[in-house]
Amino acid sequence: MDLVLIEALEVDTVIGVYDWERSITQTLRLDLALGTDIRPAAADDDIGLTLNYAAISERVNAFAKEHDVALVETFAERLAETLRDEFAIPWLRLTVRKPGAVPAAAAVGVCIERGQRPGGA
Ligand SMILES: Nc1nc2c(c(=O)[nH]1)N=C([C@H](O)[C@@H](O)CO)CN2
Repeated sequence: MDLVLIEALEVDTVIGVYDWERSITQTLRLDLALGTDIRPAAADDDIGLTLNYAAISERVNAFAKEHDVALVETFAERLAETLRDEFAIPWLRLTVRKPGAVPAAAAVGVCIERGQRPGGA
């Protein structure tokens, strides 16, 4: 399986479990690894035959603006479902980091993998 990558994508959203977090936007930093077979796109040099990382990044940004949840877990799960549905992504790994949430840590967050890896494994 090949991967299309989007790394350290920063998006602004309303997120958090505490009252003071409900009235501000915070920045999340996302890493996405999107499973696909890049050979058809490479053979024809055709953007229409692969996962367009620019289009997917725009969709992630729009998703963040549209949603308002408490947990990074919820954000990750709903975003993964949306992307897999809209872009027909068979498998993905999504890491959502919330920098600054724990001052002593560089970032905290979650990492999920969803779907079936093409070709097994
Ligand atoms: N597992 C999680 N733990 C915590 C979360 C979360 O989304 N998932 N969120 C918070 C607060 O919103 C925190 O980020 C505010 O600084 C605490 N723990």
